[in-house]
Amino acid sequence: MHLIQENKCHGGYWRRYQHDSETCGCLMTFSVFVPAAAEEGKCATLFWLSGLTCTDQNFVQKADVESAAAEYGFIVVAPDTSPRNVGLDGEDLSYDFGSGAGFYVDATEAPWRSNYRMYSYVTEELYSLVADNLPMDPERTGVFGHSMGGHGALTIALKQPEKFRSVSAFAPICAPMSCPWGKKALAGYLGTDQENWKAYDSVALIESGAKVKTILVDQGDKDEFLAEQLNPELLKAACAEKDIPLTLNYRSGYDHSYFFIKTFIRDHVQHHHKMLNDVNR
Ligand SMILES: N[C@@H](CCC(=O)N[C@@H](CSC=O)C(=O)NCC(=O)O)C(=O)O
Repeated sequence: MHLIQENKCHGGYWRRYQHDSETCGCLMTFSVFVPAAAEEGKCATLFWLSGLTCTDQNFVQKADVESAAAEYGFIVVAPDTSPRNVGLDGEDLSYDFGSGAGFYVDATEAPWRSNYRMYSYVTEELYSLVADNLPMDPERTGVFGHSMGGHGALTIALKQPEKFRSVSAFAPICAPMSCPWGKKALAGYLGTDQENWKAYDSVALIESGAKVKTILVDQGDKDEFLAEQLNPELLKAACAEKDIPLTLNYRSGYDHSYFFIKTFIRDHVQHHHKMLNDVNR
């Protein structure tokens, strides 16, 4: 991996890297915050997954995660949201499919399946790259995200709870099988057989028995996408049915933006700190 930018921040560093990704078959860019605590030993690590239209930079520039990450000694990894410039017909046509909209799935449909493999990219290739090159404690790794990235965080934690031991989300797409964004993406990447969609739908995963210790979700009640796309009540019902502790905070007056995220990001870092350092976990 090749360092392309470095900025000191809150005693640590934001570093931006590029690497040739075998999984995505293209040059991928990611950012990572390395706290000063990394000079002393291995650090707990959080993977942040961003939403539609984002690169790694939306989170870096807008979320204000650094002061909490520095205080609690977290490495924070922020990948891009899709492969880029892979030359597929239609990859740049819409904001909710193709580039900037990888949905954290491994596509099975042509032509997307050759590159659009963001599930494996995040959970295997990027995870290993960070583990091999930074002082990451693999026993203390969590995942969080926003909107499409909130969906990614929930599904990744539900599918790999031993590898990603804590999870939280801001305004996640809780049930992609039941909303327009999700239906378009899952049909495009996985084909029309909805049985295959269940592997990437938090509610379906929970209904079929997937477990995590606990889930934190923050959701603005003035979120412009709440009514049509997000379905937190379906997540709440599934968690209640399967006895998964869910803290679902409706935040009065907040929308879908990074102004909402930056307001509550410290709560999420504290949640992960508590979960990853709980000796009874
Ligand atoms: N039509 C809008 C939709 C894009 C948008 O709101 N993206 C959100 C995530 S939505 C779900 O994944 C986002 O994080 N945007 C980036 C930001 O910095 O706010 C549009 O194209 O603007």
